[in-house]
Amino acid sequence: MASVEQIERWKATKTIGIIGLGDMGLLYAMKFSEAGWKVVCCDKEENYESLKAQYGDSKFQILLNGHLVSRLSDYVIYSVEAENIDKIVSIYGPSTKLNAIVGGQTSCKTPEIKAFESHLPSDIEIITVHSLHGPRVNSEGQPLVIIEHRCTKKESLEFVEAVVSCLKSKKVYLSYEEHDKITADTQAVTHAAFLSMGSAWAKIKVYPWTLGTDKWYGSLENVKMNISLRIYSNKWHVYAGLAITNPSAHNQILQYAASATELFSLFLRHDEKQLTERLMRAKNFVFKDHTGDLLLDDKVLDKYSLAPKENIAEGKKPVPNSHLSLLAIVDSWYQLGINPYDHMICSTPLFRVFLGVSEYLFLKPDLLEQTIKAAIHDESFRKDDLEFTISTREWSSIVTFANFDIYKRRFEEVQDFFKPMFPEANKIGNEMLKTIASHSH
Ligand SMILES: NC(=O)C1=CN([C@@H]2O[C@H](COP(=O)(O)OP(=O)(O)OC[C@H]3O[C@@H](n4cnc5c(N)ncnc54)[C@H](OP(=O)(O)O)[C@@H]3O)[C@@H](O)[C@H]2O)C=CC1
Ligand SMILES: O=C(O)C(=O)Cc1ccc(O)cc1
Repeated sequence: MASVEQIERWKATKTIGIIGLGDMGLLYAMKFSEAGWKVVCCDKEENYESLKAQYGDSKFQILLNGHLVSRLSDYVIYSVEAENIDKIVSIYGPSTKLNAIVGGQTSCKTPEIKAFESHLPSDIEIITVHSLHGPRVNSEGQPLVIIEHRCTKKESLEFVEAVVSCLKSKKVYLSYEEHDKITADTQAVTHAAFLSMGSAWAKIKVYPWTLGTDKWYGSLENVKMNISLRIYSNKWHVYAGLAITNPSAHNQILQYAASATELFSLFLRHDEKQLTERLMRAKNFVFKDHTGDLLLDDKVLDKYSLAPKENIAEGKKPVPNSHLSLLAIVDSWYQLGINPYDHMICSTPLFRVFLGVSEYLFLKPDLLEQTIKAAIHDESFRKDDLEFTISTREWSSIVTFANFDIYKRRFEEVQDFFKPMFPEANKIGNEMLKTIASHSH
């Protein structure tokens, strides 16, 4: 670790560059400049005037383009769409200052590292990062992956660590291959599940929070709705990029769709015995070492409902849900031999919530048994489960065929459907995530 004096010398002499002043680039620019670093940034040239007008009074400086940022900066961070990383690095990479360090914020590191290796001069060190949280989450205590890929000087890593220390995140050191394998297991499949819930509701044109106390009511349902709407209120390219550009993610998403389909066909066949045996095998594999408290306490989640107040009836029990989306994730972890707890050090808030609700469903006494009974004998959720199953397969095909255009179209159709609810959902979702974080162990 660098000494305080050394860090002060760096702050007086070094420049940090950020290419791509979107949500994450802006977060870093603000944090680093507030911490006393000299920060220069750019977005696309056509955004220069408006950004200058908007951030003229900030502590960071806006420059015209990535050439100017690269020429000046001792550490450059590319914070751009994953789909375009190769093209953008090919344009600005050759302008990188002699002996500088370069990294990126894209969510999948294989294409980013390939772009750096292809287009950066050989004197450039490569140390890349990934903050495992969205731009509106407090970075303190969240995992920050640091990948020291091409690094000849000990000082380079110390310098990057000094720069990012103001985020107060938990540093996790990985290779880029390890990073991509873990984020495929965690992020990509979590998003596939919540994207599928949202697109199923949009297909059948139902705002689930409006159905009163009969269906989609209670703590687990609040989590499903809040997280699904949170994802759809974000930018499509973040989710498209991290799933499509990560080859390991394709298989995980495919397995999730296969698990949903196979479990759903057991529901249709009313095969309680096979369904129970299959889920018990999955439960024993995923939760066998579980001891102590659950990650989530459902009581604290009850109040995070999107339903209008008059629809909320204290103590009233809704029809039990078959929770296909949660059964399918535990089944797919089992089928793929993934222990989700191994990935906790490198997890996003949404993954921890997804694991929390799945764990709750499988470990809360009697809940799994009640859910299996509902899945086999109660038809109330058949139509929803059918649409959900179709949606998992649609998302899986789009990702497998690496089709960014169709991804965008599908995502934005659902986004339009839920748009009126985003302000409310984000407010409630933020509060819910804060509560979950403070109750998590
Ligand atoms: N949002 C999140 O929750 C997280 C995102 N990430 C990753 O971080 C990266 C950035 O994401 P995020 O900030 O959310 O996305 P944004 O779309 O908000 O930011 C990307 C920015 O890069 C700009 N850009 C595109 N091309 C260029 C160029 N040639 N020169 C300069 N700027 C350019 C874009 O402009 P324009 O919009 O005009 O195209 C946009 O403003 C992505 O790779 C994402 O996967 C990582 C962690 C969390
Ligand atoms: O928590 C999540 O999974 C999010 O949706 C936010 C997010 C999106 C992309 C990343 O690379 C990291 C975090």
